[in-house]
Amino acid sequence: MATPIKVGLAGFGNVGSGTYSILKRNHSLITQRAGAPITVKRVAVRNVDRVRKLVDEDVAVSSDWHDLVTDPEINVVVEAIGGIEPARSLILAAIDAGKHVVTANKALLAEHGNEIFKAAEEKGVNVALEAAVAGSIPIVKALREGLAANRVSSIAGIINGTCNFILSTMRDTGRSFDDVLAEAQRLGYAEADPTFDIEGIDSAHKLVLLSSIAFGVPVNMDKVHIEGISRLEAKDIKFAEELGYRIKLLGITKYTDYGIELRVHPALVPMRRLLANVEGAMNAVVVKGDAAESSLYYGKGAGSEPTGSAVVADLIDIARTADANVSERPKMPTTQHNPGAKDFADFGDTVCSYYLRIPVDDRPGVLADLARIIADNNISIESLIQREAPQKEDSTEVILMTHSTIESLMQRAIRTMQQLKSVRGPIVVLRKEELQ
Ligand SMILES: NC(=O)c1ccc[n+]([C@@H]2O[C@H](COP(=O)([O-])OP(=O)(O)OC[C@H]3O[C@@H](n4cnc5c(N)ncnc54)[C@H](O)[C@@H]3O)[C@@H](O)[C@H]2O)c1
Ligand SMILES: N[C@@H](CCO)C(=O)O
Ligand code: NA
Repeated sequence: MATPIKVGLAGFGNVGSGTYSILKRNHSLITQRAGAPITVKRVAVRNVDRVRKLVDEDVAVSSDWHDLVTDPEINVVVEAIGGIEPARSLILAAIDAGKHVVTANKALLAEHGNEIFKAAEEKGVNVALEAAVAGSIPIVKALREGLAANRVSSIAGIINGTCNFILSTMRDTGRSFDDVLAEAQRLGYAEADPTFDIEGIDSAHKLVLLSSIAFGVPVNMDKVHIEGISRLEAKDIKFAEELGYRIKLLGITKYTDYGIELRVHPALVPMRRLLANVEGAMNAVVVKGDAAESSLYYGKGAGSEPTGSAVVADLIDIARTADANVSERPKMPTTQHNPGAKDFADFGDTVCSYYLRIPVDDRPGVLADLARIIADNNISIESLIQREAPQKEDSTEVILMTHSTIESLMQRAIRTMQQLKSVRGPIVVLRKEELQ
């Protein structure tokens, strides 16, 4: 038997309004699929007057989120406010009142997920998070249900629409970083603080949730190596293209012999890979499992209705399973604990191949010095290309691509190269991800 759902909706911005429109437009279809009606009973927002005009008359609108928690008829709270407080207090209060929670708030879950999931488990309610990771793409469902037979070995994804939009629009149009970022903000993709997007923090939030779901480990932001796209130079995007690669901001988690890797950084992806051809604000996630092997999930990771689509899917799941025994419901990330799970890896142990751009003096012996340092660190060179640097006749740039090696060895080699007199400026370091 399905349970009729009365929703208390916190926030009526991009995600809250998208959720509301879908529930209204597809009401009969959703009722049929859920087995019971799902209706919004109350909305809590900052700007009550604006939202009052946007919702039906029978929906109560107030500025106090406590109203959602104290209303005994509300059985699910949708948190679409964002940020840490009061979102955390609202979610914990809703759980305490025995209400299920649906949230799009990856920042909150990545920082406070262990506390929230534990509280929900103790109370026997759900905290559903499909909208928090890769928006419309049902990646949480795919990992928990569709791929439940697998030992997942790696997940690599483009999980920030804003960065992918910036990287592909800059490449295609030559427009400036700031101009394209402003457009992403106008389109509702960017976070309230866009540094979360461009510095890789939003990708890291989603990555720790994916890793937690796939490997049954607690969420732990401290273990993620994070680099964003703000320092990426146009010339590296161009050189990468010439070498047959696209630069994408990737979130990567791997289950390895040396622990669970968690890293977010710009990466060179071979152009022949599907992931290299994911453009604009689209997201895509590649999952490798021992049985299914490689599978790819692609779709809109941001935007009002695409994100609302995931919120409503979670509401439908809750309507179908609210009456079921807790053990019959999908497990929450940290409660599907894998007792044998490895610890998190040290970033220095990561195995990668590299792209280095090294500004050097244009004179004999320089390339030999670089090659010697690389060899002394047991790293093997895949290719070494010298570039013209027309503005300074006595200088040039070397693009050095390596085979797989260990991050700490690479960092040691870079430190040594950086000390050479013939190296004229900072060495640019990017990682390659072959995704085989
Ligand atoms: N925008 C997207 O495409 C997208 C996609 C996935 C996840 N998310 C996440 O969804 C959440 C919401 O994002 P958004 O883009 O809809 O934000 P938004 O700024 O468009 O909307 C926020 C809403 O919350 C309300 N609000 C803020 N503080 C409040 C408070 N104290 N009490 C009551 N209401 C309050 C505001 O009035 C507004 O209606 C964030 O966690 C974000 O990371 C957004
Ligand atoms: N700011 C996020 C929103 C979706 O989580 C993005 O650009 O992908
Ligand atoms: Na999703």
